Amino acid sequence: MRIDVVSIFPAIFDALELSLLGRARQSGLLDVRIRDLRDYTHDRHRTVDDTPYGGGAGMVMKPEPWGEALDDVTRDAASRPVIIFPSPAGERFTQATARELATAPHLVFGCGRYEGIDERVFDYAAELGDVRLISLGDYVLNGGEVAVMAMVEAIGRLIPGVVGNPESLVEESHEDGLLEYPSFTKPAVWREREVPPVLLSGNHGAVATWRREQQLERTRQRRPDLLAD
Ligand SMILES: N#Cc1c(-c2ccc3ccn(Cc4ccccn4)c3c2)n[nH]c1N
Repeated sequence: MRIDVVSIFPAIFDALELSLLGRARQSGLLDVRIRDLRDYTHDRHRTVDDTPYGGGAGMVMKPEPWGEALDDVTRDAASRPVIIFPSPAGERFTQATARELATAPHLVFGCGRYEGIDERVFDYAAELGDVRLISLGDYVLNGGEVAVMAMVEAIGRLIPGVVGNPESLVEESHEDGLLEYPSFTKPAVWREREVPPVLLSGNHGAVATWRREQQLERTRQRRPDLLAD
């Protein structure tokens, strides 16, 4: 998979050189390219924002640099990319979204800042790829970069070969629509707190039943909305 990211804070994505995703990049499983939106400006101050038409507080990101940046990252695309703009006004990012996007050969992420990007950019981007406005959750961030970091990690770890043991992806929260069961490791007693005896019993059937019960109880308590359907 190829991933292009356009941002005015490219250094934020240095973290993608580390850990799992860093190894996936080195092995060629992921081709991640980060671009500075200011490289697509032509004035002395490398301006990317301006005042909003119609008035209002804050600034809006100018369309011209975005048009040139999107042209550049899609110019040599081997296939029609999915172009994702994080947005508080977007569809909710879920594990199902991550699974869907993990099958795309090419993702482009456009990180907005200020009060957002000129709306005409999304319309133009639709000429270059399949546009998706996606929200990380119902709270307001200062820009799209943190959301892209989360999305790239959630998507990247689902790509075959990125995570060492693919079985570890199966029993995770949200994979089966429920929250994950509690985990324990040695020592068997820690600060007078014991590991649930069933986990030490060697009875795999009883362990599986206990874990499923824990998943259901946790989901009922913490995320009843996941059981609503
Ligand atoms: N994904 C996601 C997001 C964002 C997000 C994403 C992109 C931008 C670009 C600018 N801002 C600041 C801003 C503040 C106020 C109104 C509009 N925009 C962003 C915020 N906030 N919360 C999420 N779950």
